Parts: sequence; structure tokens; C-alpha cells
Amino acid sequence: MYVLKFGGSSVANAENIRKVAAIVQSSDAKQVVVVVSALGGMTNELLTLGTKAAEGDENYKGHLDDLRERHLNVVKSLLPITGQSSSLSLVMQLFNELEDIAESIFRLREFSPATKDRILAFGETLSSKIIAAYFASLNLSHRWLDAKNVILTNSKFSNAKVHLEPTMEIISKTIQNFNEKIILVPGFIASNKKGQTTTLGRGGSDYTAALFAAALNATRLEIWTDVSGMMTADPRWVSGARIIQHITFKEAMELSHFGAKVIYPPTIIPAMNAGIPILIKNTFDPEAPGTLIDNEPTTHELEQEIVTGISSMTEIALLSIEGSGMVGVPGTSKTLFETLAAAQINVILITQSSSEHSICVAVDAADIELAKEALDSSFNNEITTGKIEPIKIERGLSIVALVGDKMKSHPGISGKMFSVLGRNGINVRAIAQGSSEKNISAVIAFEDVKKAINVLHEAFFEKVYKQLNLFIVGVGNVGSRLLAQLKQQKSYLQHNLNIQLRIAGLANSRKMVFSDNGGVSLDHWEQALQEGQQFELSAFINTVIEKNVRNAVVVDVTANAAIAGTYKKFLEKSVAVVACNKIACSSSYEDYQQLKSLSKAFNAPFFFETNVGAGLPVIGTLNDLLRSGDEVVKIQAVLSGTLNFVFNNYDTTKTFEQVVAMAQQEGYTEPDPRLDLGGTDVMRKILILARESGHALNMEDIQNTPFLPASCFEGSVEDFYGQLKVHEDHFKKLYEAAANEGCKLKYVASFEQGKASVGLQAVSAQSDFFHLYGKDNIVLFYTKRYPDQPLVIKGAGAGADVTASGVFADLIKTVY
Ligand SMILES: NC(=O)C1=CN([C@@H]2O[C@H](COP(=O)(O)OP(=O)(O)OC[C@H]3O[C@@H](n4cnc5c(N)ncnc54)[C@H](O)[C@@H]3O)[C@@H](O)[C@H]2O)C=CC1
Ligand SMILES: N[C@@H](CC=O)C(=O)O
Repeated sequence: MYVLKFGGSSVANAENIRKVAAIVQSSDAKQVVVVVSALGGMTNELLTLGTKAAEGDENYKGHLDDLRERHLNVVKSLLPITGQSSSLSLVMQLFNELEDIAESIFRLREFSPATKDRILAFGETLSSKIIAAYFASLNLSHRWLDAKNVILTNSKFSNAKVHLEPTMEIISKTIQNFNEKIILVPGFIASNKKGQTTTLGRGGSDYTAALFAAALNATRLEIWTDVSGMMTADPRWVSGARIIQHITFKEAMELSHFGAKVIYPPTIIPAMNAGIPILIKNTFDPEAPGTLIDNEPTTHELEQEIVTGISSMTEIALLSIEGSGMVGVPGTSKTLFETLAAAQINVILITQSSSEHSICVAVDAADIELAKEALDSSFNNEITTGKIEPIKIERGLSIVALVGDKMKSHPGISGKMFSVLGRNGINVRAIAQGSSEKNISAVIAFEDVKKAINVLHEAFFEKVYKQLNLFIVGVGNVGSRLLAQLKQQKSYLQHNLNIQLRIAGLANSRKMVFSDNGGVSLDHWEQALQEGQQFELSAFINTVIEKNVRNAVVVDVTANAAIAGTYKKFLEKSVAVVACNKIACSSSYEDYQQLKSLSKAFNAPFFFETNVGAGLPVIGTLNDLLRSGDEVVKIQAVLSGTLNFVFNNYDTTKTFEQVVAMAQQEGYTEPDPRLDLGGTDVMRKILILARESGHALNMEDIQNTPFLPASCFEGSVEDFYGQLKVHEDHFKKLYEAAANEGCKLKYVASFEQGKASVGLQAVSAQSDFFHLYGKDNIVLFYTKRYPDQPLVIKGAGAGADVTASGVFADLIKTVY
């Protein structure tokens, strides 16, 4: 014997009812009880009908006509013309009864709970009668059984309590006498001892099915719905959520309690107590395996994770009672819970500090005002005398919960849960874990719930990849090379590092584009950006923050001060920042320090390796030295790729202006080359190294001896090039003076004893800087551990490709 229950969506129309019949026919059980709900949405429609009539709204009549029409149409589409008349007249007859009741409600303006149940019961009666007629038309051996005759309840209309013992006995005895293969039963409906119609409340049809399954000791209870089973998380929020193929009753109860809506926990209790396995199946995909719920520990290969599922509940509010008057005084919690119970308020989660100084309970947000009012009154004395502080309420919250039988005695699960939430900037307001350890729940802000479920799902289920969400600003020399490298490495990252790259947003100074799904295409980003909205800085910031996606990184590939000024806002929201833009780290010392502190406080990586030496590992090496306890004594460096290139290539055969233009064309210079030629770029770099070494320096503390005539800095970049031409003799003299001494010109940066300087030097063949070719950089770190022979880092120090690869490396570091 199987019991099959079909919900409202499964019997919503003729087409679906045909599917139901096919499923029932294909069942391999000797006898099946088929419990059906009303046509999808019908219960609400009937409620509206009664409410309209009670409010004196004449439109109830039109509403009734629509409902009648809907049922007649189902009969007409389902049954052959020759077999329709008796069903059509049955539907008409039931609607006549319904019309009489509605008319009485309209006349009396009274819609009592008992009448409400009578009205609602029409939904299941109609659907089950129509389905019975359809089974008859298919010549299926079946019998329609009135649930009112076998399910007995008290008189609590709308949510009647079943008298279990007599009900079980009557069901069992009744069915024993039936020989038909299919027993068709309307769900949700029952009757009290006066014979009045009652209904079983939320999930009532599931409850009917579970009662039949328990009474008949069925081999299986099948719940047929419109999804393929319980999922590891809400699929509307987590794209990678998958069906749980096997789960225990207790896990299913925990998951359902926190919002996995496939089953409603109280309704499955009769089947659970009788140890009858429940199979959740999809009417619209009957081949899908579904979810099996039973008492057996799972052996399914997909269900080997410690956590079985993640569930969530929104519209939650917290209520906190605090006060020294509670410590060591018995009875506070008694009063608290008795008051809430008396006010009919369901408590969803409870936490109490071990100091007994505070108790916090989560309730449905709709109940919070009532709860506060009731508690203010119960604790009036304690509040007035200051023993307890005024009761605090907090709205706009949600609960996320990890559920799994195997979590018990498995250390590290809660540690991982809270560290994942923390790393993603999700503040936890309250925590609860039952001693059964099947559930760990955290109360968080509603706006974080989607992110929370996703990061938890990623951490506990998705071994395949970790999504890295990039918001890239700047698609010039470096930015466009970065996008090309990301495109080239996308599949490598997914397969070798389990990182799934997603360009969640892209911007330049004119346009910006965001993408929620697969991200901006790395093949067509130019077009996507072109078609994007106009760039507006505050809109960009707000969008990144509002998206609130996991593992988010803002990548600044501009040379813009306003963009550098936004990092604080992102770090505060736990969004990581990776920048090759040097402006932020060379702004005021306070700002630089603040960014470093925010990065720490909000667990948001802030990486800027390319600020010095482009793709060379300069800052990382310096950090490693310091972390291991070394101390910087002196730094000597050539830090400008542009200037090294210029002085390596300028031998007066080309003009100085031509060589600078070549450097710009090669992509070595800053967008404004005067920053390189005037030494500002090198000042920023030595400043950043000094700061990273632990010194509180500012730009104005750095001594810079410029080698360009002052007129080069007047006017535009074009004027600058014009002035370089004008001063060609000046550059020639500089070159020749050095060459005559067998020296080369190098723009050198030094830092020693807290003082930094930059400037042009003629270096001899003995210098470490003499053999430095092309656009190379070199950094010599003299430290306590490297006092005589410095630690040397040398190599290409400018260029779009090497810089992009340094930014890329920083991006990967944000994940690991
Ligand atoms: N070229 C190199 O070798 C190295 C460059 N860098 C840094 O890389 C950064 C970028 O340099 P390039 O790519 O050469 O510059 P670029 O001028 O070619 O590109 C800059 C990009 O930033 C965008 N942008 C500028 N202001 C903006 C704003 N307010 N809002 C949105 N987008 C804005 C522009 O539209 C453009 O897409 C600079 O900060 C530079 O210092 C760092 C290390 C080495
Ligand atoms: N313009 C810079 C590029 C790297 O920071 C340079 O020339 O070194």
C-alpha cells in the first residue's frame, strides 16, 4: 500500500490532472490511497469569496461565477463529451450549495470560523470529485472516500486537532473493506463530533496523507509537488543548490522549520512516528529521483557532506531583555515565555547569555509589536525599578541555519560557518545551537541573507569552485590587458584553483555595466561597456555595495584620485580592494593607515603590490621580511620604468622628447607622463615602501631634486612635449656630462634613517644600478639580516602586461 498526495499545483488544471492519473496508474503498489488538494490557488479564492460576501461586496457573485467556470472548464477539457454531463451537474450542484452559503454570509454579514471551514472544504471536494470522474473515464478501479467520515477532530475550526486513535481505527477498518486499486480522498477536510466540517490548517492535505499512511501502515508516503525534492538551499537564491536525495526525518524537520517549504513539519509527524518513508516527487518530472525521507542514515554518495542543507527564514525580529536584575533571579524566563505564549506568539529562536544578564528571542516580525506590548506590561515593575532595561526590539532580520545529523560531535562546523560569514562582512546578531547539534542558526540582517546562504553553500557544498566577483574600474592600458589575461586564464582557474571568475561590474570614466548572472562576457566586454549606463561614481559605489555579492573585489586600474577615495566605503562593507593606482597609498599617512586598519577590521583584503615595481614582488617581499622579524635599514632603488627606459635610450641620436614619447607609446608612463618625468611617481613608490617598512612619512617629507626645467610643468601634456623640445640642449648636457665620466644617468630613490629622497644621479660602472637595462627596476633592501649584501629584486618595472599580471596575482591572493 502506498499513499500518494498531490498538491494544488499538481491538480491545477486538466493537463496536470492527466499527469497525476499517469503517475497513479504507473504505481507498482497493489493498492494506493490518492489524497488531493484543491485546484491550485482555490483555497485562497474561496477565502476571498467568503470575505467579500461578509463585507457586503456584491462582487462576490462574479467571483463565484469565475470559480464555477474554472471547474466546469476543467471537466470539459478532461472528460470525453459523452461522459461530461454527470460531472457537470455535480459541479453545478456543489456550486449551488456554495452559492447558498455565500448568500447567507452576504445577508448576515457574518463569516464564522465554522462557515469558513465549510466554504474552504468545497475546494478539495470539487477537485477530488472531478478527478474521480476522470479515473472512471479511464476505467481505473477506484473509489471516492469522504475524508469527513474518517478523520475526526475537535471543533477548533481552521486548524482542527485530530483525534488520532479513533481516526486511525476508522481509516484502517474502512479501507480494509475496499477492494478497488485506488482510493481517492480529498485532503485537508475532516469533521467534528457534531458532524460539522472542519479543516486541518496549513499543510492540511499532507497531514491527511500522513494520517492514512500511518493508519494503513503504508510501505511509502509519496508527496507529489512541483519541485523535485528538498534542496541543499533555496534555489531562488543559490544557483548551485541541488536536490538532497536522502535525508532523515529529523533533518527534514529542521530544514522545513527554517523555510524549506516542500513539507510542513507537523504534518509529517504521523508518518514519521510510524517510521514510514516519505518520498518527495515532482509531478512535472516524475523520472527525477526526488528526496527520500526516512530514519536511515544516508549512504547516498551525494549526501556525504557533514551539513545536509542550509535553510533560511526572513521577516524576523529580535526582542532582547537585559538587566542586572535578572542575574541569579529565577523566573524571568518563565515570565517571558508564559507572556509570549499567552499572547499566542511563536518563539522561533532563543539565546541567553551565560551571565544570565540578557535573553534574546526571535519572533515573526509581524508579532513584534504585540510581543513588546505584552512584555512591557508583564515586566512593568522590573522596568520601572530599573532591574530590567526597557525591552529592545530589532527588525529587518533573517535567520540562516545549517542542518545535518552528522554535525553532531563533528568539531569545526560552527567555526567554519562563522568565519565564512565574518570573512564576507556578515554581522551575526544572535546564535543558537540545540544540544542535539543538528542545527546551528544565526540571526543576520535581511540584506545579508542571500549572500550568507551563498557563501555557506559555497563553503559546505560547492567543492567545485569559489566564485570571485570582480568590479573592475579602468579599462585602459593595464585594465584591458588584465581583462585579456582573465579571459585566457578563466578555465585554468576554474579547473586548477576552483575559482570561478565573474566580472560582476566594469567601468571606465564614461560608462559602467553590471551583470548579475554569468557576469560581463570576457569576449564582448567592450560592447557590453559601450552599451552600459553612463558612469557616475556614487551610483557605481552604491551598486557594488547593494549587490552585496560574496568574495567581491573592487579592482582599481585607473590613475584617478576620486576612485582612490572610494576604498574606505568598500572595505567597510567587507569588499576587498586591489589597486595598481598609487594615489590611495601615497595620500596622507592617516588615510593610508585608515585603509590598512579597515582592511583588518572588516576582513577585507587590500592589496596594491603593483604600486611599486609593477609586477615585481617588491611589497610582498618587504612584508615577508618584516613579518619574520627583520628590520629595514636602508632602501636604494631605481623605481621608474619610464625614466630608466628614457635614460637607457637617450644617447642624443634621438631627441629627448622623442624618447619620452616612445616610453609613453610602450605603456610605461603614467597616463600623465609629467608624473614620471617630474619624479612624483618615484616619490609615491619610495613613500609606500617607507610606510610599509613602518615609517609615518608623507609626500612632503621626501626630498625631490627635479631635473626638468620648471616650464615643462606649465600647461597641458602637449605643452610639456613642446617644452621638452625647447630644452633639448639641457638634456644633451646632462647626458654628455655623465657619459664623459663613463657614467649613466639613473633616477635613484633612497630611504635611510627615516628620510627619503629621489633624484637624478650619474652612476659609475661600480654601481648596482649601472647595468640596469630597458624599463627595468631594481630595489636593494638593506636590513638587519641583509646588512652588507642587500636583498635584491630586479626586472621589468613597467608595462601593461606585467602590471596586469601583478594585479591578477593580488586578485588570487584575496581568495587564498
Ligand atoms: N603602466 C604601468 O606600467 C603601470 C601602471 N600602474 C598604474 O596603473 C594605473 C592605470 O594605468 P593605465 O592603464 O596606463 O592608464 P589608462 O589611462 O590607460 O587607463 C585608465 C582607465 O581608467 C579609467 N578612468 C579614469 N578615471 C576614471 C574615473 N574617474 N572613473 C572611472 N574610470 C576612470 C579610464 O577611462 C581608463 O579606462 C595607473 O594608476 C598607473 O599608475 C601601476 C604600475 C605599472
Ligand atoms: N609609470 C610607472 C609605471 C609603474 O608604476 C613607471 O614608469 O615606472
